[in-house]
Amino acid sequence: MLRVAVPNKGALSEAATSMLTEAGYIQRRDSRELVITDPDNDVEFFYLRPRDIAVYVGRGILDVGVTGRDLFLDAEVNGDAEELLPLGIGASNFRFAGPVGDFTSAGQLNGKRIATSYDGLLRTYLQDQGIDATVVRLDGAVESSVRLGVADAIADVVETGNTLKAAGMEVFGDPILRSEAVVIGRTGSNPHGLDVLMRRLQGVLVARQYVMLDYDVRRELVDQACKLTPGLESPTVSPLQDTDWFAVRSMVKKSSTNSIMDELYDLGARAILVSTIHACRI
Ligand SMILES: Nc1ncnc2c1ncn2[C@@H]1O[C@H](COP(=O)(O)OP(=O)(O)OP(=O)(O)O)[C@@H](O)[C@H]1O
Ligand SMILES: O=P(O)(O)OC[C@H]1O[C@H](OP(=O)(O)OP(=O)(O)O)[C@H](O)[C@@H]1O
Ligand SMILES: [Mg+2]
Repeated sequence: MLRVAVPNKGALSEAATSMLTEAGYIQRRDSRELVITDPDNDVEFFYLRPRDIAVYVGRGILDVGVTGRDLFLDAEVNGDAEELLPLGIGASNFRFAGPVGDFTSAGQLNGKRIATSYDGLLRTYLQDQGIDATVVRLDGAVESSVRLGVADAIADVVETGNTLKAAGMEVFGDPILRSEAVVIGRTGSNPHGLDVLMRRLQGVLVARQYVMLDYDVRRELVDQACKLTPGLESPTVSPLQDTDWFAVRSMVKKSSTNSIMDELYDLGARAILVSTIHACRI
C-alpha cells in the first residue's frame, strides 16, 4: 500500500483533505482518526502535524506527504526528500517583519535578534545572505516576541498580514520564501501507486484552473478564434449543419474566461458557453 501523510490540523489540513477527496480517495470523517485505509485505491493515509511530515517522508517511513514548502525546507531533509508537486493551496510568504518604522531592509538585521518558528529555514537564508544575526526559536505567536523583549525583529508566515498589523508590525525586505502546500516524496523512489496519485492530483489542479469553452464561429474565422483558444493540445473543431459555421471546444484558464469570451464575441463567435470540468486526466 502507498503510505501517504496528510496534515491533521492547521492551515493546510482542510484544503489538503478536500483535494484528496476530489482526487477520488477516501478521507477521514472524524478529526480524531489518525490513520485510515482506502482499500480500493491501495492507499493508507496518516494524519500528522505538517511540520513532522517531512521527517517521516525523509526517513522513508512514509512514501509521500502533503506539507508546506516552508515546513519542508525548515526540516532540512531535502537530501532525503524532494518536492514532487505544488498544490496551489495554503499559499503564504515567509517574511521579515518588525515594529513599524524600525527596519527597511534585511541588511539592517546584522547584530540583531530575530524570533521565528522556522529556525532551519531562517539560518540557511541568513547564511546565504551573509547576515550575522541571532536566531531566537519560538513555537508560535512570534509577533509578540518583540514587544516582550526577546527579539528585535521576526521572520514568520504572512498570509493576509492581519496578525502583523494587529501587533503593530510591518514586513520589510524581500520575501524569504514563497510557500504553498506541496507533495513531497523520498528522493529517487517511485513506490507503487505514486504515479496514480500524482496523475489524480494533477487532474484536480487542472480541473480547478480550467473551464471548458464551447462556441460557434463562421468558417472563415475559425483560425483566428482558435488562436484565442488554443487549448492544452488543440481545440476540437466540428462542422455544424449549417456548413458556413463550425463548433469549437477548448479548455481555457478560468482566470481569463471572461476576457476571452469578450474577444470571441467581438470576433463574431456566438453561443459562447462555459462549463465546469469536474475531473480530468491530461
Ligand atoms: N494564515 C496562515 N497561517 C499559518 N500558516 C499558513 C497560513 N497560510 C498558509 N499557511 C501554511 O501552513 C503551514 C503551517 O501550518 P500549521 O498552521 O498547521 O503549522 P503550525 O503553525 O506549525 O501549527 P500550529 O499553528 O497549529 O501550532 C505552513 O506551510 C504555512 O506556510
Ligand atoms: O498574515 P495572517 O493571515 O495574519 O496569517 C499569519 C499568521 O498565522 C500564523 O499563525 P498561527 O495561527 O498558525 O499561530 P502560531 O503563530 O501560533 O503558529 C502565522 O504564524 C502568523 O502569525
Ligand atoms: Mg501556526
